[in-house]
Amino acid sequence: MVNLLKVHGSQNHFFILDQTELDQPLSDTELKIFTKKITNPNTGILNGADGVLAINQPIRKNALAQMRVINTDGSEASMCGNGLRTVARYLSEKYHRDNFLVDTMNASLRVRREQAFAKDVPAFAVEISPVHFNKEALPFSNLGRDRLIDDYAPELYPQLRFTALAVPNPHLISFVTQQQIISPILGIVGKRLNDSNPYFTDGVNVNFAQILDKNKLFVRTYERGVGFTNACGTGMSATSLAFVLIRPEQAEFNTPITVFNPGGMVKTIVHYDNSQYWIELIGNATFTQQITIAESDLRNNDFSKIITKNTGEQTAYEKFIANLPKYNDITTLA
Ligand SMILES: N[C@H](CCC[C@H](N)C(=O)O)C(=O)O
Repeated sequence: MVNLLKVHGSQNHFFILDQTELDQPLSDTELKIFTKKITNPNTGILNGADGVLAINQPIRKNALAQMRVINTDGSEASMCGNGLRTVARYLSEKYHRDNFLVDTMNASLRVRREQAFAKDVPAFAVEISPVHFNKEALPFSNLGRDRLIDDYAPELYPQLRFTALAVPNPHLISFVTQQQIISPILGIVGKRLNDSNPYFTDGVNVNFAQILDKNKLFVRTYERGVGFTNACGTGMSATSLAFVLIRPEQAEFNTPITVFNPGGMVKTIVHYDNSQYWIELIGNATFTQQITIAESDLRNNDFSKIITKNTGEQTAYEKFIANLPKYNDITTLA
C-alpha cells in the first residue's frame, strides 16, 4: 500500500507522492497522466488540487530529497514555493530534521521549520532562488527589450506597468489598484499569456499586487498550467522582490513583508547576498488528508478503493485565517 498526502500552503492545494516509497516509481509519462487525473475535481479525489509534488532521491550531494512539481495540465515547473513548504514538513517528519536542503530542478534550496503560525498550523521557511531578470532565463521575446522592470508593455495590457522575473519559474507582476485586482483583467492577461502567444512561449504566472501599506501586500495570481489559485508562493516571493526594488520607500531588504492572498497570509524576506537576490518564503505547511492506495491502483489511476483520513488541521487553519484582516473578498477560482 502507498500513502499519499493532500496538503496546502495558503490553500494552494497539492498531493504529495513520495516516489521513494514505491516498489517501482512512476515514469515521467505515468506521473503526468496521474497528475492530470487526480488533480481534476471531476476525475480525481478530495476536490482535486493545483498540482502534484513528487518526491525522489536527491540529485545533488547534501540534499535530503528532490521535489518535482507537476501542474494540473501535466506541465512540469522548476519550482513551487507553497509546495516546497509542505514537502519540507513531510521530509522533516520523515527524517527528524528541521534544517536541511531539498533539490529542485535548478538548485538545492534551504528549508527550515519555523515557529507555528497558530496552534496546529505548522510553518516552514523555504529559500526561493535562483532569481533572473534577463529575457533568456524567463523566457520572453518580442517585447523589444532584454528586461522588463516596472515599465509599460502595451502588447501585454495597456496602461499597466509590468515586471518580469524568474525565481526560477517565470513571473509577470503588476502593482495595481483594488478595483483592478478584483476585476477580470488578471484572468484576461493570464489566459492570453498561457495560450499560444508571441511573448511568453512557455507561459507565465501572472501576479497582480495591491500595496496595502509599508511592507504589506495583497497578491492574486493566475498560475501557468493551473489558472487561478488561492495563492502562489513563488508569485508572492517574486512580487516581494519587485516591491523592494521598485518602491524602496515602502519595502526594505532583510525585513519581513506580510503578503495576504485569497487563501491566507505568508511572510517574505528579500535578501541580496554576494550580488545574488534570494527570498525567504515563510508560511503554513498544512496536511489535510492522508490517503492510502494500493500501488497497482495508483499505477492504473484507479482511485475507487482509496482510504482517506482527515487530519483535522484544516479546522485549525480556518481558525487562523478567520483572525486575519480581510482585504479582498475574491473568490479566486473565478
Ligand atoms: N504554476 C507554477 C508552478 C507552481 C507554483 C506555485 N504553486 C507556487 O506556490 O510557487 C509554474 O508553472 O511555474
